[in-house]
Amino acid sequence: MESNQSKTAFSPYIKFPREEWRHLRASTPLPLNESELAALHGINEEVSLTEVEEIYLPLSRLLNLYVGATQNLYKATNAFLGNLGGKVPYIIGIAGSVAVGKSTTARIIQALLSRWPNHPKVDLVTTDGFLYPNAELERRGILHRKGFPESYDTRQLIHFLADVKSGKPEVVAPVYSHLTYDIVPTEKILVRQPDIVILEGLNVLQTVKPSQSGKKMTVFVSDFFDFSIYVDAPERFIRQWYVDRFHTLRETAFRDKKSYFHRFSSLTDDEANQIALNIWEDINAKNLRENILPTKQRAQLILQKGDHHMVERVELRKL
Ligand SMILES: Nc1ncnc2c1ncn2[C@@H]1O[C@H](COP(=O)(O)OP(=O)(O)OP(=O)(O)O)[C@@H](O)[C@H]1O
Ligand SMILES: CC(C)(CO)[C@@H](O)C(=O)NCCC(=O)O
Repeated sequence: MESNQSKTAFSPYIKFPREEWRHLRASTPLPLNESELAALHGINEEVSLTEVEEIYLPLSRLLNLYVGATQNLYKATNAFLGNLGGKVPYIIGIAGSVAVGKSTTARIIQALLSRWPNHPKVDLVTTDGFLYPNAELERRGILHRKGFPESYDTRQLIHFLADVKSGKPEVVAPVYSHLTYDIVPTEKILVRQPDIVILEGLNVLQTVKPSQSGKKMTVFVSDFFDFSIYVDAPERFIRQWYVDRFHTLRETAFRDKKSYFHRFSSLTDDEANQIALNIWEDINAKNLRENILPTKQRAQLILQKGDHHMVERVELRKL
């Protein structure tokens, strides 16, 4: 009785098992060939063409309809006001744990959305760039808390989004390097009135004020989103993906003398395994449980992954 009741309990989401979701692609043509897809591959695993066809194409069709509807709404407002305001990008937020596949998801969606004629220019920004530089994190004694809410300059992120949403011709975003493990002061991303901006990061659906100033935050990052996605998977899979990626990086990027983790390139497999598991447990899993997972229900769409990054279920918020 108990379990039946919880199954029928109210949920703000419509839940689509993979089998149902894949039919929602309707007649959307497959716009990527194998070589274009190769450019999207993550660091150590391959995104399958089936996954793109069955999961990400229906998603791009849905997003295309939503973006089109919003563009029409702007046209209606402009017609009413009798003037043509500046171009205002549609903003999509993508949230989820470290190593769950946010940036891979973001890059697939970017590639698919940029093939639609009414929104060809799609920019991708990651909130990594809004982390405080290592020197500042050290000054605050929180270098071991990278990725936690207090490690981001949320005020700067909100200013960035406000500028993008106000239609400024050029807005600058800072850049983070996973190689040097720090902000790169000499690099910038320029956002020049694209049709869509995808903002990807652990913290994009968070609402808690990270500073110690005691002042309540009244504007949240997600206030600027037109749509939001949470990428989820059971923690045991995400941990494995984190460890797998750590091993791959050890054989590739960590070999570079400029890499912050260069010292890890000479470890044995077992030692590397242990270090990756320790970092996962002490930092990333804690952050997932305390600060990221609690934001899941704020997303408009949830991609629920299983083993091998296969999306098993898609949940869409009823409007
Ligand atoms: N759809 C997918 N199919 C196969 N492998 C994937 C997929 N998405 C991600 N991966 C792999 O999972 C790992 C993590 O992916 P990714 O770097 O995109 O995660 P992330 O959430 O952006 O991580 P971080 O927050 O640390 O930047 C990578 O090794 C990537 O190759
Ligand atoms: C930069 C973040 C916070 C998010 O991408 C993450 O990749 C990170 O560096 N976390 C800190 C612990 C670690 O090195 O995995």
